[in-house]
Amino acid sequence: MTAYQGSTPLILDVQHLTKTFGGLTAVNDVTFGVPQGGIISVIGPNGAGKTTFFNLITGIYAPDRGSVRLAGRELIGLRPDQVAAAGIARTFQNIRLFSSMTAEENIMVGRHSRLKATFLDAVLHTRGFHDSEREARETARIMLDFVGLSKWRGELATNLPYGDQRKLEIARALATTPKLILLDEPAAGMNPRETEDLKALIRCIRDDLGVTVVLIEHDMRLVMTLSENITVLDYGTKISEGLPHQVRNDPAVMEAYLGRGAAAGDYGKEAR
Ligand SMILES: Nc1ncnc2c1ncn2[C@@H]1O[C@H](COP(=O)(O)OP(=O)(O)OP(=O)(O)O)[C@@H](O)[C@H]1O
Repeated sequence: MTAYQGSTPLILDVQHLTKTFGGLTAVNDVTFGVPQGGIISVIGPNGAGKTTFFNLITGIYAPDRGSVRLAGRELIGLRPDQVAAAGIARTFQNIRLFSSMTAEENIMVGRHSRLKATFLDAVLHTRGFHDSEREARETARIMLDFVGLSKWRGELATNLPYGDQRKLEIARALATTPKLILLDEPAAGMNPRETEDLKALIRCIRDDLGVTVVLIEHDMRLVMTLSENITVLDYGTKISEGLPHQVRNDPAVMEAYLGRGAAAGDYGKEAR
């Protein structure tokens, strides 16, 4: 059964998620709900456990304890490809494109992961293979258009400007037709103009494609102006959760950031 937050069903329902590495508890008993159609941020100082949290949701790590349900379906125990097939796509903190492939081919790889043609179809060049090839190319065209990268279609991914490479990763993730997309620091390394573009794109992902968005982000200006709800992790534990203005004014959040050198600077400058 799908859980509810207020009157909106939760598309993602995480309960008591815990992961330890040796003596370190990277994620500590975190409960977290994402309403269908929301734009939600997970923030926290460096090393707070944010990426580990995404890795647990997407099946890269197995938790010590806890559950992760997508639209009511338990995901713990599934492999990353099975989690993707269930409807969760993600991007990574460090860009992971195939640099020797074109922008279009990078998206086609994402799409092929959802299509039915088998390895044998590909080797034998069967009708199924040609159909899926055509479908993947068409999806790539639509996705490139959606993220505003049509002009880079035949260009090697490595030749795209940095901000556009990040957008291409998002397009590739969207080509799997997810219910939910997890973006790990999508604005990292972007200039202010690129970040504004990204903000508009994230809104379109939710409004036009109906895909729920969860992002990890250090750019507080982006987080505070884009998110409908924010969860704050510190040393693996959820220390705050709420609307942007509630989180911004939460003494526990300020203390967590002020206790951590560089990240405190980020928060102090941008969050107010
Ligand atoms: N595979 C691993 N083995 C051991 N320790 C790990 C592993 N992955 C993460 N950790 C540790 O878990 C803690 C949380 O790391 P994580 O990368 O999840 O934090 P983060 O909030 O994403 O940080 P940042 O904002 O710097 O990316 C850190 O102390 C990190 O060193």
